[in-house]
Amino acid sequence: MADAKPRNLRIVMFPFMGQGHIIPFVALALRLEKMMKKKNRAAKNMISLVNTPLNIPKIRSNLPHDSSISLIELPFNSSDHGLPYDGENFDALPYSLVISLLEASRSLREPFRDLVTKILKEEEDDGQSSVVVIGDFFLGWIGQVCKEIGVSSVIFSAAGAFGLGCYRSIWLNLPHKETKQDQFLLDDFPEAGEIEKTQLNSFMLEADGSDDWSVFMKKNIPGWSDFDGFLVNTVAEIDQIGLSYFRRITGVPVWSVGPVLHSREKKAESRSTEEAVKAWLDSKPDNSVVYVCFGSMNSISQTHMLELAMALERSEKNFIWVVRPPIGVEVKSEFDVDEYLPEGFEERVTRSRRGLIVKRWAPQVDILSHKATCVFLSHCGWNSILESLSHGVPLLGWPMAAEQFFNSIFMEKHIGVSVEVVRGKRCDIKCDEIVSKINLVMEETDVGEKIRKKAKEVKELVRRATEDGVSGSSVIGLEEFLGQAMVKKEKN
Ligand SMILES: O=c1ccn([C@@H]2O[C@H](COP(=O)(O)OP(=O)(O)O[C@H]3O[C@H](CO)[C@@H](O)[C@H](O)[C@H]3O)[C@@H](O)[C@H]2O)c(=O)[nH]1
Repeated sequence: MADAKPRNLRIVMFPFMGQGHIIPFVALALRLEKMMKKKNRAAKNMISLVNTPLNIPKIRSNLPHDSSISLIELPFNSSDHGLPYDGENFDALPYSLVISLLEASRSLREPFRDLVTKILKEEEDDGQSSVVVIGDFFLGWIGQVCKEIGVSSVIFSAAGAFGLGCYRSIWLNLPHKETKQDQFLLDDFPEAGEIEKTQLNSFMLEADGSDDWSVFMKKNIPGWSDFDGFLVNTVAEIDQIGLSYFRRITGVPVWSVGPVLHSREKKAESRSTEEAVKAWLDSKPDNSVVYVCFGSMNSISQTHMLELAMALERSEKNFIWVVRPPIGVEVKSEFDVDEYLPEGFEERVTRSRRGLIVKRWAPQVDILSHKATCVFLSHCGWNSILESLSHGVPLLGWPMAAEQFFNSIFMEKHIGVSVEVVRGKRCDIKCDEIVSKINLVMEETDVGEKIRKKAKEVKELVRRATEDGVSGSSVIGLEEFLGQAMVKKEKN
C-alpha cells in the first residue's frame, strides 16, 4: 500500500557465505547507501549486512570507515554441520564440501526470522519506516520467512540472468537425463539455445534427482517464488534474454542494477602486493598482458597447471597469474608455487620480468583497469566477467563449475567478447591449444580484432547503464526498486 508520507527505509541484506556473493552485496549496500543519502539526507535510513561470525570481519574490511552500514552476526558453528571449524565461507572449503555449507545454511532460518521480527517491531514502534530484506539466491527460504512476518523481500543475484536462468532450469528439470543426445534445449528457456552436456558442471552431470545437490536445489529454487522481486547484477542492454526469462517465470519485477562492482580492498597486508603489481604493469607496453585468475574458490589440477605454465611461457606474452593450490591440496595450506610448476619456471619468468606470479589473491580490478592488460583468462565467474566488461577487456574462457559454462557461452556466442579455451576441471588440454587461443585474441587476427573492438563497445554500454545524469538503465532499476521498497507490505 503506497504511503504519502516520506518514509525511512530499513534494508537488511543477507549474502551467501562466499566471496563471489559477499563482494557484490557489499558493493550494492554501498551504492544504496549513497543513493539514499542523496535522495533524502534527513531520513533515518539504515542498511545492515547479516552474516555468520567468521564472515563479519571479512565484510567489515571491505567497508570504508565512514560508512554507516551496520553488521549483524547470526549464530553459526560450522563444526555442528560436519564442516571444518573455520568452514564458514566457500573460499575456506574444498569444492566437495560446498554442498555441506549450502545445506548447513538452512539452519540460519530461525535466527534470521527472529532478527527480522525484532527489526520489524522496532520500526513499527517508530511508525515511519518500511523494512525490506535483500537475500541471496542460495538462501531461498528467506522469501517465505519474510512473507510470513509481513516484510518485503527481493533476491539480489550476484550471477547474471542468462547464466542463472540456465542453472535454475537445469537443476529443476535435469533435461540432460531425458536425452541421449549430446545437446539439448531447456524446456522453459529454449531461447538460451542449445546446451551441451560438456557444459554441465560435474554435480549437474551426475545428478539423478536424489543426490545431495539435486535435493538442495529442489528445496532452494522453488523458494524464489516467495520473493517480491529480483535485483540482478547485470546490464539490461546485454542480458535481455535472461532478464525476460526471469520476468516470465516469476511474474514479479526484475530490475537490472549492475554492474555493482567492488571498489578495491584496502587491506594493509595486501598493499605490498598491490604496489608490486602496479609497478610491474606500469613497466609493460599497452595491451600486452594476459591476466590469469580463476576467482575466489576454484583451482585447476596440477596437470593443468603444468600445461598452463608451459603455454604462458611458450606464448611469449607478458602475464600475471594468480596461483592457488591445485585441486586436492588443502585450500588454506601454505604452499610453495614451485612445487606445482615446471622446474625453474618461476625463476625464469621473474628474471625475464615477463611474468608475475601472485599467490592466492591479486588486486583484480586494478589489473583489469590497467592499460597494459589485454585479455583475461578467466573461469567466467560473473563478477570477473562484469569487471572485465567494465574495463573493455576481452575474455578467454575456462569455465569449471557452477553456472560459469553458461556465462562462457553467453560471452562467446551472444555477446562476442570471448573465446572459450577449454571446459571443466577434468578436461584434456594441451599447452599448444592454450597458446593458439591466447594468440588468436591478442594478435592481429580477424577474430582478435573483432573481439577487442566488441569489448570496447560493451564497455561503453556498461558505462552508460550506470551513468547517473542520463539515467542509465541500471540507475533506473535501482531507483524503481527503492520506490517499491518504500511501500509498506501487508502481512499474508
Ligand atoms: O585474486 C583474486 C581473485 C578474485 N578476486 C575477486 O573475487 C571476485 C570473484 O568473483 P567471481 O568472478 O564471480 O568468481 P567466484 O568467486 O568463483 O564466484 C562465485 O559466485 C559467482 C556469482 O554468483 C558465480 O558467477 C561463480 O560461478 C561462483 O563460483 C571478483 O570480484 C574478483 O575481483 C580478486 O579480487 N582477486
